[in-house]
Amino acid sequence: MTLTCAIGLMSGTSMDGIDLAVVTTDGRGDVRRGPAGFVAYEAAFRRRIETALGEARGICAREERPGDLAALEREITLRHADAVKRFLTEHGDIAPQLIGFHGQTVLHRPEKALTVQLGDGALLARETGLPVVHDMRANDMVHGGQGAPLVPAYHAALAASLPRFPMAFVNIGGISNVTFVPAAGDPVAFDSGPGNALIDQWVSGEGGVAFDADGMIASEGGVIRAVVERYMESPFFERAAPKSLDRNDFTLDLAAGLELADGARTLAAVSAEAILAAAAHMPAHPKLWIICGGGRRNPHIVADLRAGVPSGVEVLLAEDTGLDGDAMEAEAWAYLAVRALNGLPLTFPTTTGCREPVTGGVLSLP
Ligand SMILES: Nc1ncnc2c1ncn2[C@@H]1O[C@H](COP(=O)(O)OP(=O)(O)OP(=O)(O)O)[C@@H](O)[C@H]1O
Ligand SMILES: CC(=O)N[C@H]1[C@@H]2OC[C@@H](O2)[C@@H](O)[C@@H]1O[C@H](C)C(=O)O
Repeated sequence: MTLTCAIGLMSGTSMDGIDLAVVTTDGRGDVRRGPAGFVAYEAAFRRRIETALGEARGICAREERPGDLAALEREITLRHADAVKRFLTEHGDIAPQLIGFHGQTVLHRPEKALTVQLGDGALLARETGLPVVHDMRANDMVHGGQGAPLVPAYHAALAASLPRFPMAFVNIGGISNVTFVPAAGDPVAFDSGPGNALIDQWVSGEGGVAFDADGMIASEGGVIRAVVERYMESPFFERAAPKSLDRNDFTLDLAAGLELADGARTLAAVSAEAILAAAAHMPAHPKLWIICGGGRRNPHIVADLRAGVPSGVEVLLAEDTGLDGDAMEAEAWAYLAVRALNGLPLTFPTTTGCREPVTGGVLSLP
């Protein structure tokens, strides 16, 4: 099968910047990971996206771009184009044939089959001179799926070279999502709850910093169990998969009144507990958890996870298994773009609830 070299671009729900990663693949089991990079959004741009999330709430049809959204979509796309150009200058030996472009999610309403990612694939193709696959969530929703998570197909491909089945990948981004990979058969996946988004909002509002770097703020505080329990009373955690979340589905209301450090520590505990609760919706308890995403840098989340799994179960950071926990989503978007190009399914009934395995994405040529 032909190999395609693709660059994946991910601007996730944490809104911290653009992850880039190169994957050369046949879109099936042959996955060769290349270099990765990151371009941070400055604080003012992050605030502009946050404001846009509010404006996006009124969207009823996915092509609507009220308020600042049209201008922001163009700006986001041009920033991605710049990021690609700079990355390719730094990595002169890479000759990509394709871009997989996620864009910035500003609204996700699976119950209305509505998901909106800001990102103009045609403009990115023109700016970079490369074919672009974008809008990879929409077709899943047309086929009855949640439109998220999409990373599981990539997790399953990576799992083939890892030692212990069944295993679970956990991506602790703004929202967390989990993928259960059995020794044989399709992966089982779903969004598991708040990841870093609540912690980021808390320390930004109460402490004026973008995130709780290395959990330093939380280290000064303690877990307020009653608050964790109130978060965990949300019916979301009882709901069987498939399920997916909008960034604003969980709010800070339940943490109101806490001290800064106690809030940061308590919300880290919520993040871990939400992931542990996900095991109840998997076919079996995984023997190995592989932690990816920025939240793996918060030692409190990781310690709570390690303390909460049954004995004999291992919790490893992506790097402990030879993977890159920061680049994984961008890698996934490269991999998925190649799958889309080859007409292969991106999602499965067990990952998003789509009626049958479906491909997706829109191809824009330069
Ligand atoms: N050193 C660190 N210590 C603690 N937390 C960190 C650290 N570095 C990053 N983070 C957290 O990780 C977040 C970014 O994570 P990541 O890039 O995985 O999210 P994302 O891809 O935007 O989200 P999603 O997966 O939901 O789309 C930051 O907003 C911050 O909360
Ligand atoms: C609609 C949307 O952008 N969802 C994101 C978000 O961030 C994490 C979680 O919620 C996940 O389901 C998804 O992203 C990952 C990359 C995915 O689709 O697999």
